[in-house]
Amino acid sequence: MMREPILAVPELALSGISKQFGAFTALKNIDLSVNKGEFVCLLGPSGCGKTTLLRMIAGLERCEQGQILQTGRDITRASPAQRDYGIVFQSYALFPNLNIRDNIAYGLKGRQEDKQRRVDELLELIGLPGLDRKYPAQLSGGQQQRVALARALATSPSLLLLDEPLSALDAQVREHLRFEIKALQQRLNVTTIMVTHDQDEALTMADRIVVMNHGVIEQIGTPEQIYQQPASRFVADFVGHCNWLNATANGPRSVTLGQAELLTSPEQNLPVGKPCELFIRPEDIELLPTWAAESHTALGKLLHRELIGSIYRLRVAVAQWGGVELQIVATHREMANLRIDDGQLIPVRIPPGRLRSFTNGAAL
Ligand SMILES: Nc1ncnc2c1ncn2[C@@H]1O[C@H](COP(=O)(O)OP(=O)(O)OP(=O)(O)O)[C@@H](O)[C@H]1O
Repeated sequence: MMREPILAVPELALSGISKQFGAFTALKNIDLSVNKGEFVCLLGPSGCGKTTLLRMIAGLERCEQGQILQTGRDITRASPAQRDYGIVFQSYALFPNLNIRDNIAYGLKGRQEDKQRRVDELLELIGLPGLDRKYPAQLSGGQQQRVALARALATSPSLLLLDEPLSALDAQVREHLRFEIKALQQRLNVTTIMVTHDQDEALTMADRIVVMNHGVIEQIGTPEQIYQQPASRFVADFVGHCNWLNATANGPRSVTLGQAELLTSPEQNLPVGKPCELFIRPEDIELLPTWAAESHTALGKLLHRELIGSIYRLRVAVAQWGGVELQIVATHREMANLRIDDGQLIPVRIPPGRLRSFTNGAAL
């Protein structure tokens, strides 16, 4: 006998969420489903509505349109206290007059010994045992955010909400904490939604990224999908770097760029005879050690190089491709092998499978 598959109820299901602030529409018809144990990042530029969405999930912002279900329970109109979550804000938001132990224990109920035990467990969990008698001002920013995390997790909520928790910290602490938060989240298997405007943070931490722009969701996908198959020009530009090439389609998957004919990735369906805009990531363009006149290759002139730690970012002008200035990424080893100076010519190649377009507005 055929059985219906048992579909797990999502930990959180948002449907048709919209939000107006007076005449201003901050969110438009948001649908999002988050599974148990998932780490989801809401990513987008300032003002795109990500914090508003997180605050609506927390019940800190009224939801007048749409529905919010937590494990199937309708919490659309529930007060924050009636919902089951812990939250960490950007600024540490610890009570300055309470020591670390009392800060973490703040939301805990029950017997004193149980609370003590739970706080000890949490201090161990965040790697700060022994600091319980200190006051927030005596801790570094990174330590304070770890305490805020312990406080949010104290009651073992089924949902952890993080509102730009790392953005006030310096770069080194931020990178370290990224890793720690992710490891802790996986260990506890706590469903987590984090707001960030930092693409690296989203790419390194999230199981799925929700890219938002002007109150709408542009794309939902794994970090690889978002980076490798962006669904719109906005996503392609916001996550990672892009070269944009103005060409004319001479076939559904071929274009004329300057004096050259180039093939694009196989899944394209370009508007034949019309102008179209193509994109390629800087790291997808190849630098060749020797020149051979082949299709998809041309000689470019190195205009400028910039060392960015482990890589070089190059600017290369290609006359044969209509004078387009390409941004190309090269490793130290490549640069050492190529032995090229600014102003010199270098063979470059565009692999056909890497050239894509959003012309027609479709995700290709
Ligand atoms: N209480 C409010 N009243 C009026 N407008 C608001 C209110 N809260 C947010 N907004 C507006 O809604 C838009 C979305 O704000 P939101 O804080 O959600 O953006 P964000 O993507 O989190 O950006 P940021 O990272 O800058 O906080 C902004 O234009 C903001 O000015």
